[in-house]
Amino acid sequence: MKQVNLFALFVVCVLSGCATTQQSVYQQLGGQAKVAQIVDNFIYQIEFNAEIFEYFKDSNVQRFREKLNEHICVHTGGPCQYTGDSMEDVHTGMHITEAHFNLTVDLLINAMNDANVPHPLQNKVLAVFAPMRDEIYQR
Ligand code: HEM
Repeated sequence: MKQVNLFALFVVCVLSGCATTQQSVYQQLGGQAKVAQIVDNFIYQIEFNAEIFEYFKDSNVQRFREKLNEHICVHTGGPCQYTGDSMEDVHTGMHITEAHFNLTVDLLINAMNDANVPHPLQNKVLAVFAPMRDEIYQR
């Protein structure tokens, strides 16, 4: 009887999605293809936002694409290595305002919406990057 109950519990757990809660955010996103899609959409959003594009106008977009892919992969638990510069080093001297930081987050949300990332999963991605704000703005 005890064995049957345990089996029933296992089945309910699997059906309710408990197995997926063990996955990294990277895996839940669907791996590198989805991260690459989000990054491409994000770059597109930046290109069409005059206020944020101002920061990027002299940047090497290929490098930004590559390093941001690595960065998102690593911080969401993916099997990558980040080979770019630290967040402090990259953003110090840009004097990014809180308003522009928040606007950039909005562009990332647009990028995830365009990539059909479900909202609960978007929140998990945002939770990964929110603690980095002190390394990025007002520097
Ligand atoms: C949590 C938020 C952010 C993350 C995770 C992030 C991450 C990154 C990464 C990984 C790079 C590439 C580093 C490298 O080339 O070695 C980068 C570059 C850059 N970021 Fe951010 N960033 C964030 C927010 C912002 C904001 C709010 C702005 C401006 C409004 C900004 C402006 C830039 C610019 C202009 C570059 C290119 C620098 C260059 O050309 O050398 N970033 N960022």
